[in-house]
Amino acid sequence: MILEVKNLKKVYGDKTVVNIEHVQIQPGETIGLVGNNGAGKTTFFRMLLDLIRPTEGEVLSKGENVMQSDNWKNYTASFLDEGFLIDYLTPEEYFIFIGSLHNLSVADVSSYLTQYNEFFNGEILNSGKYIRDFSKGNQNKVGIAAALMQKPEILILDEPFANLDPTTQIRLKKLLKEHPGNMTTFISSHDLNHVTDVCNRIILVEKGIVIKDFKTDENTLKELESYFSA
Ligand SMILES: Nc1ncnc2c1ncn2[C@@H]1O[C@H](COP(=O)(O)OP(=O)(O)OP(=O)(O)O)[C@@H](O)[C@H]1O
Repeated sequence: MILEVKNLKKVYGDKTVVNIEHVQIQPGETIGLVGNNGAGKTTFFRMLLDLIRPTEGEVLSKGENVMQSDNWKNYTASFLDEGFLIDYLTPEEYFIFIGSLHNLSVADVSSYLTQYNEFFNGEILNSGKYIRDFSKGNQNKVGIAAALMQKPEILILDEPFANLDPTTQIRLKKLLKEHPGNMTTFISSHDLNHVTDVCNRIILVEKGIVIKDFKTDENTLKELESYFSA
């Protein structure tokens, strides 16, 4: 087991926005987190990454509480929103900076980035622009590629398909499906099609509570569509 969530709660005022009793994640699982607006997906991810403090409970990464250990930061990469980027850098400068935190040389980063030519679609590299001047979709591409560059054991992406054009969405699915088998991936998405295509396990949350947690099969998309059409 690589991740374990125990009795995790986040309460704002009189509202419990996350209330997850027990979830165990095995290495290599690709988990799709689905749920309507306000279901608590982002809040859950923020607690996985020790960005906000749970009101109760704990997140254990390889058995260690993420609030009490820094080890998980060596093997966990994430992109939740543009707040993870550095606006005044060019994408190249940002990739080099993130690479330097993971002992990648400038040459390592450059050779890594050549794999992403298709995903970047000619819009990211060598533009001379700062990250702040890119569209939201292109900023997302920078953040996602920087997270993947770390070759993490755990990857956490919040709505990675949002703001991407259809071609890039398909290219991102390919990248996520091609990932090394030992990577554990968490993706939140409102796109039921993409999430069932990429993920082998779906966790459906509503008002912070896990309503369903199941392995994907050929019926999953239909089941989710019927759940959400109710
Ligand atoms: N700092 C905060 N203070 C008060 N309430 C908050 C705070 N952050 C989130 N919430 C509330 O917690 C609930 C869950 O929000 P969250 O962003 O986690 O949902 P989500 O599932 O990611 O939604 P979406 O699909 O719209 O991104 C919402 O009702 C939100 O208004």
